Amino acid sequence: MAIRLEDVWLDIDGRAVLRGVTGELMGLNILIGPNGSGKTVLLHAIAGILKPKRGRIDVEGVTSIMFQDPEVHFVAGTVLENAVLWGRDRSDEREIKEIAKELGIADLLNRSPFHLSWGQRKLSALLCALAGKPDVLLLDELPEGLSPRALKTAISAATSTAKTVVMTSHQFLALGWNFHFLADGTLYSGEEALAKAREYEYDKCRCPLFAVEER
Ligand SMILES: Nc1ncnc2c1ncn2[C@@H]1O[C@H](COP(=O)(O)OP(=O)(O)OP(=O)(O)O)[C@@H](O)[C@H]1O
Repeated sequence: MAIRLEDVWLDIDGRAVLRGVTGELMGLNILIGPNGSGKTVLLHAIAGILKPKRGRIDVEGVTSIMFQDPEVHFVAGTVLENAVLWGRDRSDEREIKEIAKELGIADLLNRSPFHLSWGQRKLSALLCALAGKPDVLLLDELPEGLSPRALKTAISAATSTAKTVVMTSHQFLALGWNFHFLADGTLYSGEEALAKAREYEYDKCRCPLFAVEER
């Protein structure tokens, strides 16, 4: 399962945010880039929420997105009721309860998502995204506000469900993930992405990816 991006151009309010984004995303992917560079816009384009004015996006398989703001996932009622809505015909209540257990939030299922802490809301939003049993999972700033243990559990649940994961983050620069950098409307991957990350001082953050340089 993969995402193919071919010369993708996308304007927001007349401003060119994506300017010829080209690349392939497979397996586990981290998408990094300065504030306002268009990471969320790119995820929304991959999810089909925003339409590029030019170029082509091909996504293989069922796609789910976890929005940066968890509240976008919730309408009313309980966490379970919201997750069932997102699961549609792809998962039933029993399966959703299993995923909640895996995420460590089984005890939140009968509560209102609007009465939860920020981290609990994020995990509940992830539950909604996972309820769709996606092949391709787009995670907008999953790590933000999660404790290390909750993040580990969340990533384990995400990667055991979806074959392709794309996660935006400013902090989570783990080894073993494909690394992509978005700046000036352009997507950089691999070594080029690492060079860009250094240019934008991501090597100043304490993260495994740059650990060798810190020693
Ligand atoms: N609904 C909107 N209306 C107008 N402009 C928008 C809207 N959403 C995003 N933009 C603009 O599009 C550009 C890209 O925004 P985006 O949210 O994709 O950035 P980002 O890389 O995800 O940033 P951050 O790291 O701060 O979350 C920004 O200049 C932003 O102001």
